[in-house]
Amino acid sequence: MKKIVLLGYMGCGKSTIANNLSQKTAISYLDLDHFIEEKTNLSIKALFEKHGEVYFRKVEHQAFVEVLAMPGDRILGLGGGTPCYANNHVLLQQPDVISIYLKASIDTLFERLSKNRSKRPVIANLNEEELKEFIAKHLFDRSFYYHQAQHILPIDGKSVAEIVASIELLLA
Ligand SMILES: Nc1ncnc2c1ncn2[C@@H]1O[C@H](COP(=O)(O)OP(=O)(O)OP(=O)(O)O)[C@@H](O)[C@H]1O
Ligand SMILES: O=C(O)C1=C[C@@H](O)[C@@H](O)[C@H](O)C1
Ligand SMILES: [Mg+2]
Repeated sequence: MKKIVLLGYMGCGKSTIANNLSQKTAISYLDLDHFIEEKTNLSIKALFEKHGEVYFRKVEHQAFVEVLAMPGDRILGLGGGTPCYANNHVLLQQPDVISIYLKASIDTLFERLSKNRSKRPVIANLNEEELKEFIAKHLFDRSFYYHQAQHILPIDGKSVAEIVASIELLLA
């Protein structure tokens, strides 16, 4: 009953990689943000707007606990902030959890996130200049939690296929 948990900053590729890994391994995939959206019947953006971040983090923690307790093998893509709140990083240490940090540089994240900010409430209101500074600081703040993962996988300059192949090697 293993849970393959992908974590990392917004835009590092959690959803993309989890989806592809799921197709290659035939292990079903669950995206924590989508799970929360279905559970609450609200988009992440609406959840932040209506109830605020503190409420979102509570719901996120409950959802994470619930998903980890589900029977069967599963690939789980976390939200960008999941390991950094409510002691969620401790849950990464459970014996049936294989956790992988998709580690991207500030430049890679900036390039990807500057294109698509509106659905990501944490960065939606920042301009280009503010965004780079924000990512640098935020990544530094979150780094401790991301590094609680069992495996650290640098992803800069790697194709989706290469990253998925590296993860398959880790799982072998
Ligand atoms: N290895 C890769 N090479 C190039 N582009 C990639 C790669 N992986 C993901 N991308 C692109 O980067 C963007 C962000 O990817 P994705 O949405 O999977 O990230 P995420 O970690 O799930 O982000 P979020 O935390 O916001 O949900 C997408 O446009 C995706 O197509
Ligand atoms: O990095 C974050 O704090 C977030 C990332 C997204 O995946 C969502 O979980 C939400 O927008 C918060
Ligand atoms: Mg995602």
